[in-house]
Amino acid sequence: MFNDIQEVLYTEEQLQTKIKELGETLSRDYEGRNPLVICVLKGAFIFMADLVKNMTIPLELDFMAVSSYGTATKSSGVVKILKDLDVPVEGRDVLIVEDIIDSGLTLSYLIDVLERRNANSTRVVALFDKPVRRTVGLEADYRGFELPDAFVVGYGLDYAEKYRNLPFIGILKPEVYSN
Ligand SMILES: O=P(O)(O)OC[C@H]1O[C@H](OP(=O)(O)OP(=O)(O)O)[C@H](O)[C@@H]1O
Ligand code: HPA
Ligand SMILES: [Mg+2]
Repeated sequence: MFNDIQEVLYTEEQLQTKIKELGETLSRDYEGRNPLVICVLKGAFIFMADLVKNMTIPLELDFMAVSSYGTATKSSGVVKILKDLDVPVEGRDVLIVEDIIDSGLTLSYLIDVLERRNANSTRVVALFDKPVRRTVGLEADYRGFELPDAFVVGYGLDYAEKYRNLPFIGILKPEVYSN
């Protein structure tokens, strides 16, 4: 598994330091608002767990599973909801937790769905961002790291469902997916 990584971009320690900072900022910004923190499965599962451990205010969690990449390294353009939320978002201050914003298609779809359900506010925290790949205009309200234009894996992110359990984020060797 480690042999398939071309370059480690951020170590486990660097990720944890940034997530602590994000948790402190979000705790200040959402003080007294009991936010509904939504994990976008599967990619965001590790980030979500580490982030909420660094949030020191009352909050509620829910999970939504969406997928558009499958076994490809480019978005299919079709975002499918595989599991919907358990609770209504009407009137809630919603914080969407994403691992990565790449084309932006997943998030623009999700924000649209949640706003149509009349959330009071909808904001996004994304650990990773690849701004050069964007096909829809959209920015995270809170963001960890900007990434280069390369397919990355680890810390929740997969290629064909593998590598999610790497504790760091790294560039996958192109020969792994090009043959
Ligand atoms: O900005 P985009 O181009 O839409 O890419 C970002 C989305 O793609 C990945 O999900 P994926 O569809 O691979 O599902 P997964 O989280 O189960 O891996 C990732 O976890 C984001 O949710
Ligand atoms: N790696 C894994 N999953 C992804 C990526 C990536 O670079 N971009 C969007 N989903
Ligand atoms: Mg994926």
